[in-house]
Amino acid sequence: MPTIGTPFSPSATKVMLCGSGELGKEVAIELQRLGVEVIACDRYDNAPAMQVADRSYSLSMLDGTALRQVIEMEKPDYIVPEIEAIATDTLVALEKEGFNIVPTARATQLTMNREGIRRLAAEELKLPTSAYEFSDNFEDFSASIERIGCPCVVKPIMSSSGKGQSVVKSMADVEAAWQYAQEGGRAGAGKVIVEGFVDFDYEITLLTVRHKDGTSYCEPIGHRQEDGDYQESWQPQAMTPAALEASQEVARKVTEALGGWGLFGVELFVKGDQVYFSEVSPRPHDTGLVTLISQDLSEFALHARAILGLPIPNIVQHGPSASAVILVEGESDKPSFGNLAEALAMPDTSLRLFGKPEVAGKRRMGVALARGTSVDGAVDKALNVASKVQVKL
Ligand SMILES: Nc1ncnc2c1ncn2[C@@H]1O[C@H](COP(=O)(O)OP(=O)(O)OP(=O)(O)O)[C@@H](O)[C@H]1O
Ligand SMILES: NCC(=O)N[C@@H]1O[C@H](COP(=O)([O-])[O-])[C@@H](O)[C@H]1O
Ligand SMILES: [Mg+2]
Repeated sequence: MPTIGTPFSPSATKVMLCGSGELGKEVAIELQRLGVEVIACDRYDNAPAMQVADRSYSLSMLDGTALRQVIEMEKPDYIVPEIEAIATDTLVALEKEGFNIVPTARATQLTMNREGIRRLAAEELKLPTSAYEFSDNFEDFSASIERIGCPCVVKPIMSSSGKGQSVVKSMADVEAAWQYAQEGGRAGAGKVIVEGFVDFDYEITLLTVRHKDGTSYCEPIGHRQEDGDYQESWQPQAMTPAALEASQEVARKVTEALGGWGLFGVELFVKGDQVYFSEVSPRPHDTGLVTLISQDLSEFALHARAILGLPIPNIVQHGPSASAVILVEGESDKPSFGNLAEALAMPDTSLRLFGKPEVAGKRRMGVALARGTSVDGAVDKALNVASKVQVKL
């Protein structure tokens, strides 16, 4: 049976977060509610999770030597990756040495790289996906696009939140798409994936938790993306029973193959009753921020419980809910957020301001949350909250 010790004592249960953004901040809070000592790491000082953690370190998560150094020094009971781009070879080695990587080092390695997870899903598990090809030079890239056909979607194999991603509508877009993908990857220039465009009816994130007693699913989350980055999400997304069943089946297979305990965000495209696997995060998902208002146990609480080996007998849904992101554009190292009383005047609304220390370009700085009597009503309400927040750079 798992036990949890006393923070700052020899019995402490220590969790180290690799990546300390808005998602990690909520995970840190949930872990601390259970008496866990939390150590936050990210590439910059004062990252959101660092603001609530017990200790923090600033280092590049891609620097395997530096990462190993802090892990060996802190000896955390659990290492919890919060972003994709991590020195996952180091995590694999540390796991072999006895460290506990959440959910597994292999899961972080396969999902950090679009090639790893796509080949696993499509070629090994035989799950339906879009057509795809990989290329690492412009010539092969153009040939891939010729074969797959337009429209198609181009992404660096290592990126997230739509960075470096573009839709190629005709051969005239090929050069710009290549350039953009080379500049946008989280780990620098390199290989890209060309995906056939899936003309889906809607897309969902199926939050799937692998825990000590089995696998549980949250109600499906629908979302709207712009330039590969989510704008609003809502729960539940209406689905046919057949599409929901197929989605759970895909989610079960892919999470089983990745293994370990924790919460996963399985991204699926749905057309009629047909479900296509897109990608999966072996960690809480940004579109799942809606669960901060829609569920008794948010995706962050579920992750914490699963990691610690605690049971998840049920997940209570509070009814139609939505989230709308607060995206800020400009340059500032001291943004402030005003008109908050107005923003939160409506019942059943809530807000998270992430406290990110800087904006340079476009950055998600907060999220508005709402519950309503219908999903459409909840989305409208969340958008209303977000639009009322006045950002001063
Ligand atoms: N093959 C495709 N066909 C149609 N739309 C696509 C395709 N691939 C991606 N998209 C659209 O772009 C969005 C972002 O794509 P994807 O999830 O692969 O990028 P990402 O950078 O990993 O984003 P995130 O980190 O936010 O999950 C998808 O949610 C979907 O709306
Ligand atoms: N789609 C993945 C995602 O939403 N990840 C979340 O964004 C943070 C990075 O934000 P930043 O780019 O503003 O530093 C990550 O740390 C994580 O919390
Ligand atoms: Mg995605």
